[in-house]
Amino acid sequence: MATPIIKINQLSKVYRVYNTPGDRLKETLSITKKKFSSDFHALNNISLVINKGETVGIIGRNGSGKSTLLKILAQVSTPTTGSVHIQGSVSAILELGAGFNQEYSGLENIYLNGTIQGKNKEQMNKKLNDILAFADIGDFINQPVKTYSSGMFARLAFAVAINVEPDILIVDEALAVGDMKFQAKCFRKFEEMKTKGTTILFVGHDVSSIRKFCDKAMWLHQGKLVAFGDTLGVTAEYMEFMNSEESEQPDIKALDEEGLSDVEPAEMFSEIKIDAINRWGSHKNSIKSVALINEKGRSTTVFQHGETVRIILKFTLPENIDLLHFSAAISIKNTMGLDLIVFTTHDEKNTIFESTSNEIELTFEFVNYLTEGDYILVAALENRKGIQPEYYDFIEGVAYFKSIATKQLFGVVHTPYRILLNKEVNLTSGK
Ligand SMILES: Nc1ncnc2c1ncn2[C@@H]1O[C@H](COP(=O)(O)OP(=O)(O)OP(=O)(O)O)[C@@H](O)[C@H]1O
Repeated sequence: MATPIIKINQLSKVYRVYNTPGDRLKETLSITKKKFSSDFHALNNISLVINKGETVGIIGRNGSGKSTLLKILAQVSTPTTGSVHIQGSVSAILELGAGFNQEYSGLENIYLNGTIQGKNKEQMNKKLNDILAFADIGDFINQPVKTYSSGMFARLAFAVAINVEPDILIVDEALAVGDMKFQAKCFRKFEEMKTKGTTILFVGHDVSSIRKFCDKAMWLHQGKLVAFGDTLGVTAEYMEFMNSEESEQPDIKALDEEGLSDVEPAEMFSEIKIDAINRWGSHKNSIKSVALINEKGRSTTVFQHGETVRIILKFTLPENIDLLHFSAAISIKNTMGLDLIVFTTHDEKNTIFESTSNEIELTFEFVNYLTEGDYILVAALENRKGIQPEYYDFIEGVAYFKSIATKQLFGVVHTPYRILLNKEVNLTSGK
């Protein structure tokens, strides 16, 4: 059974913002209590529950409120309204250098931080070797921390934070400054702590690390909670938002019982963009629009591996053409321009065009077996009479999409398959 360890209820953090430093003074001195400031909501009515042992990745653009939330959870900042209930000890790595005395040596700071975490000298003595081994900063440990690089700071802060064995570990930006090797070491440690039941919250700067390590993801935008729940779903929505040109405002809906927001499709059909890589043909502009729809019926540009994809193509039948050999086609290319998959009405011996009106809407439905990556959609109206198609309208880059997967898949496509053991091998040793 899930045990709540962090309960956040209608949490808001409001900063008073002044245009000039003088305004602050004017407001303080005003007899009529005139306001010279405006309120800025860094966090706006956030409610959620994090269970014991969960690993939660926090995503959002710069300034979306991630650090503000973590500061409140680490109790170095207070809510303006709402409440936070935490059942357990918290160890946090917030801004680099926070909680460190610049004049003290690294070693002295280890003990200082231990005291802040409620550990006495004896307890810290026992952990010292592990801390020094993890930080791996050699003789610098005896130097004042003001001489440290940001990477060294991160190593020491992380080494202390994980070795005081907190119930909840909060990591803001420390991971972003470390090198690849250090990050890998930290994530290995995360796994170890996770196995022991530690609850971990970290700001993720790349979605793939969140997918790899987190059970849940939290997406903040302009201080509001856009989505909280299953990592894959939330990060997919976030990537889609970040990749979309019209991404000024995500759909912020009330969260359902599972904590996932129900984002409706904004506009199903996108007009053909002028920034298509290429467009040519004898009847250019016959293709009117395209929509990419996922299994839930939502318009999207991110598909999961194994999900059913529907691509809806709207076009006007070109005039005075050879209808018998007319074909509508889509293809999917990788970013190097190689055709990976091609679907055409001609190859399906489809004669639907003989009796239809001039305005046509076709759906191409298939299962996405593409491995993780970026893909280009091509749409074409063509004459297939000769060996080579002749194009009425050909658009390379009619849309762009991503394929994502829950596990690492190799190759370009990963189709369902079976492995059969034809001859049983006896692996036990004989007498
Ligand atoms: N003391 C403060 N006074 C006024 N505004 C503040 C203060 N601290 C933070 N803010 C504002 O609150 C908003 C949220 O800031 P926060 O640092 O939480 O964002 P973030 O998501 O962590 O951003 P980043 O990814 O850049 O670290 C920002 O617009 C920031 O300018």
